[in-house]
Amino acid sequence: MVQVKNICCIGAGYVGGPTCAVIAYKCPHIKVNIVDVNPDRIAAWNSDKLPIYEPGLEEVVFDRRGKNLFFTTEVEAAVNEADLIFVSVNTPTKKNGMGAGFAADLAYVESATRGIASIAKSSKIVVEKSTVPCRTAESMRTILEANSTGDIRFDILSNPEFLAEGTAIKDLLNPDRVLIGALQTPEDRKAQEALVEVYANWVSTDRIITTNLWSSELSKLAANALLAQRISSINALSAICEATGAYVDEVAYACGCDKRIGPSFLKASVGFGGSCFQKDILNLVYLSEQLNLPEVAAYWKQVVDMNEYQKKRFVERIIKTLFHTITNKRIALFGFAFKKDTGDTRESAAITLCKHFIQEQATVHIYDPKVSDEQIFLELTEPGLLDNTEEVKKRVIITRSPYDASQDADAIVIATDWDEFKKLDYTRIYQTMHKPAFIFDGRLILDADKLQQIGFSVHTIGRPAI
Ligand SMILES: NC(=O)c1ccc[n+]([C@@H]2O[C@H](COP(=O)([O-])OP(=O)(O)OC[C@H]3O[C@@H](n4cnc5c(N)ncnc54)[C@H](O)[C@@H]3O)[C@@H](O)[C@H]2O)c1
Ligand SMILES: O=c1ccn([C@@H]2O[C@H](COP(=O)(O)OP(=O)(O)O[C@H]3O[C@H](CO)[C@@H](O)[C@H](O)[C@H]3O)[C@@H](O)[C@H]2O)c(=O)[nH]1
Repeated sequence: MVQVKNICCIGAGYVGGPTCAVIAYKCPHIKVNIVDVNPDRIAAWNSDKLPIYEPGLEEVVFDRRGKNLFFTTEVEAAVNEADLIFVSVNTPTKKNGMGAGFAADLAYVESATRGIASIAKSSKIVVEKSTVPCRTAESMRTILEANSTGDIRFDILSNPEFLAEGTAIKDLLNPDRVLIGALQTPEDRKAQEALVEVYANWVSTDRIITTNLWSSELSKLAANALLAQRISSINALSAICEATGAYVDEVAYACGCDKRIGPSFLKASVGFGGSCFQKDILNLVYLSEQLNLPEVAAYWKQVVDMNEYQKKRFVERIIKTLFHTITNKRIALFGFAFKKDTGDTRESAAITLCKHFIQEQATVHIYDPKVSDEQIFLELTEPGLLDNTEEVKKRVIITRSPYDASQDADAIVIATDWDEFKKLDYTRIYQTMHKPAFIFDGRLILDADKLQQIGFSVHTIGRPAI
C-alpha cells in the first residue's frame, strides 16, 4: 500500500486551509503544503491574522505552522514533493455562457488539474476536494493522462468536504463521516486505501465510507440539497404560521421530536445563505436538465425559489409594517454574515435585505462582529455601467456596536444569528430609538414577550405579530 508522507493542497480557502491544517495537526508525520495563486491570501495564512475566522482555527494553525504545515505560492515545488494532492479550488456558479446561472464553473478545477499534469515528475494520487458535478473526475483523468509524460500514473479520488462554516474545526476533528470514492480497479482501490489511512489517524474507520467515484461526487450535491430542502420546507411552513397564529418554532419542535424526522435543520430563517447551498442545488438542477430529467430539475429548483420567496416576503413584511414606506427611515441591521461564528458573507440573506432597503431609500446602519467594512461595501456595490457606489456610501453606515447602529433607528432587523444579539440591553436600545420602535427577528433568536414588555413592536419570522 502507498503510504502518504507528503500532501499538497491546491487552494488555501475556507476548505483547503482548515481541512489540511487539521490533517497536519493530526498527522505530524505528514508534511502538508497548502498552495494558492493568491499571494495576499498566502501572506495572511502566514501572518498573525488568518484570512478567515473560524473558532479553533488559530490554535490548530499556530501549533503546526513551520513544523509540518506550510502555506506557499511555490506550486511547482509543492506538487513535485507530494504523494497526494487535494484540489480544493472554488467552483462558483457560472456567470456567462452555456449553463450560466446554474452550472458550476469548472475553470479553476481544470487549471489546477492542468497545472498538476505539467509539473508532476512522479505518480500522484489526485483528490477532488472541491464540490463538483457528477463525473468531473473523468475529465480530470483525461486531462492528466493527455498532458503527462513517461510512466507517471494518476489515481483520481473523490473526497468531498462536509464541514460547515462556523464549526469547521469541530466538524473536521469529529466528522459524522468521511467519504472517499474511487473507481473499482485494484490500483484505484490502493489509492483509496492510502487516503483512508490518512484519516484513520483520528477518525474511527466505521465513519470512513468508501464508495464508487460517482456515488461520492453525487452524495455531496445530494447532502446539500437535502439539508437546504429542510430549511425551505420549514420556511414555507413559516408563512402559514404567520397567517394562522401557529408558531413555527413550536411546529418544528413537535415535528422534529419524531425520530423519523429529527430536529436538525428545521430552524426557520430569513433564508439560507452561504457559498454552497444555492450553488450546489443549481448545479444539481443543471445536471438533471443535462440528463433530460426536467421534472427532477424542477423539483430541486423549487428549494432555491422558496428561499428567494422567503427573503422577499420578509422585506415586504418590514415595509408594510413600517406604514408602507421606509424612505429616509433608519434601519439598524444586526448581522451581515450568512450565519453566526463566521465572517463569510457569500450569498448572505443580509445582502438581499440591504439592497431592498437601499432601493426603498432607507438608511441602513449595519453592525456585524466579524465582517469587515470593505467586505460589506464589496457585497453591496455594483461597479459598472450603473455604478451604485455613491448611493450605497450615502445610505449605508457601518457601526462598531449594536448600540450605535440602533441609536435613532425606526427598526432593528436581525439578519444573522450571532449569540451576542440575544444578550444585548434592549431596554437601553429601546430608549434611544424612534417610536414606535420596531424589531424584526429574522432568526427567531430573541425573547419576543420580553421585548414586547419593554415596549417594542415585535415581528418574528414564523409567528404572527405581537
Ligand atoms: N466553504 C465551505 O464551507 C465549503 C464546504 C464544503 C465544500 N466546499 C467546496 O470547496 C471548494 C472550495 O471552496 P472554498 O469556500 O474554500 O473556496 P475559496 O474561494 O475560499 O478558496 C478557493 C481558493 O482556491 C484558489 N485557487 C483557484 N484556482 C487555483 C489554482 N489553479 N491554483 C491555486 N489556487 C487556486 C483561490 O485563489 C482561492 O483562494 C468549492 O468547490 C466549495 O463548493 C466549500
Ligand atoms: O435550520 C437551519 C440551518 C441553517 N440555516 C441557514 O442555512 C445556511 C447554511 O448553514 P450551514 O449549513 O450551517 O452552513 P454552511 O457552511 O453553508 O454548510 C453547508 O454547506 C457546506 C458546503 O457545501 C457543507 O459542507 C455543509 O455540510 C453544509 O451544512 C445559513 O445561512 C444558516 O443560517 C437555517 O436557516 N436554518
